[in-house]
Amino acid sequence: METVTTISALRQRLGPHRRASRDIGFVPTMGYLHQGHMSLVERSRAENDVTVVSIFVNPLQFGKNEDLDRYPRDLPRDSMMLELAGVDFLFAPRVEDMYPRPMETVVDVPKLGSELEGEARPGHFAGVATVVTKLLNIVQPHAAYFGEKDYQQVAVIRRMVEDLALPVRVVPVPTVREADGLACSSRNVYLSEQERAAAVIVPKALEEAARLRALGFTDPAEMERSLSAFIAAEPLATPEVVAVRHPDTLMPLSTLDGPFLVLLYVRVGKTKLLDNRVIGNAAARGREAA
Ligand SMILES: Nc1ncnc2c1ncn2[C@@H]1O[C@H](COP(=O)(O)OP(=O)(O)OP(=O)(O)O)[C@@H](O)[C@H]1O
Ligand SMILES: CC(C)(CO)[C@@H](O)C(=O)[O-]
Ligand code: BAL
Repeated sequence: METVTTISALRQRLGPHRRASRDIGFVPTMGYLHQGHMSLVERSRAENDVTVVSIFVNPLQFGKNEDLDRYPRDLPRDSMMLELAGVDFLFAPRVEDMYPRPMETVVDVPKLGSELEGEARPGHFAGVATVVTKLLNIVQPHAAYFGEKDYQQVAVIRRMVEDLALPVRVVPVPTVREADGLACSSRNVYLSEQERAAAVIVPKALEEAARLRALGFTDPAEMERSLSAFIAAEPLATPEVVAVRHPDTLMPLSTLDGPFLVLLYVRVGKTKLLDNRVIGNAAARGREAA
């Protein structure tokens, strides 16, 4: 594996692969890697000749009072994991490599990006869309891999790629979970032992949604109220977003008689955890990874 830190060096190193018509797969990350990230890497390696992984904690997508400064980082460990996994290139730019001047240009998907997690984190999805556009322009991959744990992020990126006719295939990858069901996430490291035990309320609430639907719940507002109460019964957990939406458009639904998305953004202590599940759709249920 070769580690590259500048845009020009990466372009130069990828040139021969592009000229040889090799398929390039790209996995953008913010590092502090876990099994979720590694499943994106495995998928990219299975589908492409060359895999590029980026590690960049993007300041544009963090609000003023968020955790940019304390976001977990461990480049030597990440680098070893990627090397062992057979990754070809690690792109690990510094902030000044990515943004030599303050960015004037913004890519925004304002409607999709301003609700749900976007309402709780104003400006977040514009920061994501802007950096992902820039990374896609730098790497110019055939396919880019994103985790379904960040469901709204996938929706925003798909829409952006469609609207701007970006020449890349967006591949969503199922959520990888810990043994007790908690979705793997770099921010899980913030949780104290007590909070880690409490965090299981998040995947349990997704199970509860499936149970309530099987019991005959079809009113979205009633489902949201019940799930909020279910989560709030855990003293260390505060539900920030509990939303039942259309799985493709993310629009509110009038009834739950077809497939629906349950999207959760839950604070446990000071840590915000994201999770989701599509219910009522055999194909989507089958997509959940172990
Ligand atoms: N559990 C998971 N399963 C599959 N993909 C995941 C998982 N967690 C993260 N990803 C994906 O990995 C990519 C990089 O994500 P990122 O580096 O932000 O990790 P993260 O664990 O989501 O971090 P955070 O705790 O900051 O949300 C994203 O496409 C994200 O959706
Ligand atoms: C896609 C991404 C790498 C952009 O910074 C980030 O939002 C993430 O890690 O999900
Ligand atoms: N996993 C999405 C990146 C973020 O929370 O900023």
